[in-house]
Formats: sequence, structure tokens, C-alpha cells
Amino acid sequence: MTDAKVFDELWQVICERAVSSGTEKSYVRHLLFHEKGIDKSLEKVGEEAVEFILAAKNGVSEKTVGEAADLIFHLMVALKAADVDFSMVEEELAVRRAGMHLHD
Ligand SMILES: N=c1c2ncn([C@@H]3O[C@H](COP(=O)(O)OP(=O)(O)OP(=O)(O)O)[C@@H](O)[C@H]3O)c2ncn1[C@@H]1O[C@H](COP(=O)(O)O)[C@@H](O)[C@H]1O
Repeated sequence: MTDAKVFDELWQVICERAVSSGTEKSYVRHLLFHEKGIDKSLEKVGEEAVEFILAAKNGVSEKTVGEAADLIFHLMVALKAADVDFSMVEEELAVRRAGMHLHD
């Protein structure tokens, strides 16, 4: 899959994990129901951001792609932990594309 639909699918899975009390192993659930609360997801965003920066600075594109994916994934989990729907971010980006600024 190479189109933006992957973001919507991933968001849907993250939302399912947030309501599911299932017992199967789930990394998303591990983050969302962590004893540190939202701090766990936020920590991961920080770690992954640093890893992305280091990879990009080192100029190895395969590593940079992997770290970018880790960062975006953890950012989406953190949005869920912050109770912000991903569609709001998409909407904000769409508004900016249209040359308007909703939250200025
Ligand atoms: N995109 C991802 C994804 N990217 C990275 N990771 C996991 O992120 C973890 C990062 O590893 P780290 O070493 O940084 O963290 P850790 O030591 O395992 O654990 P913590 O430090 O977070 O406590 C690894 O376990 C990876 O498997 C992901 N886990 C899940 N997804 C997506 O989320 C969906 C749902 O996942 P589950 O909730 O596990 O079913 C999957 O189908 C994927 O689409």
C-alpha cells in the first residue's frame, strides 16, 4: 500500500486498541494503558524524534525512512492518548493547503 489511506487504517487500529480490553499482545495497548499515562506515549515521541534526527543527519536514507515511520506512528498514538482525533490534524493541514489559518 503506498497511498495516504494507510494513515486512516492505522488510526482506526489505534482507536480499536484504545477501547478493546482484549488480552492478545498489543504494543499500542501497551502504550495507551501504561502506568505512566500519556507520559509514556510522549516519551516515545521524544525518543523517536531524536532517532529520526540522528538518522537524517547521518544521511542513510533507509534508516531515515524507518525512523520517520516510527516517529509518525508514535505521534499518532500520542494524539490518541491526548484525546485528539487524527482527522483534526488532517483538517488543519487541509486548511493550510487552502491558504487559511484556523488556529492563528
Ligand atoms: N506501526 C507500528 C509500529 N512501529 C513500531 N512499532 C513497535 O514499536 C516498538 C518500538 O520499540 P522500542 O524498542 O522503541 O520500544 P520497546 O522497548 O519495545 O518498548 P517501550 O520502550 O515502548 O516500553 C517495537 O516493539 C515495534 O514493534 C509498532 N507497533 C505497531 N505498529 C502499528 O500498529 C498496529 C497495531 O499494533 P499492535 O497494537 O501491536 O497490534 C500494527 O498493525 C502496526 O500497523
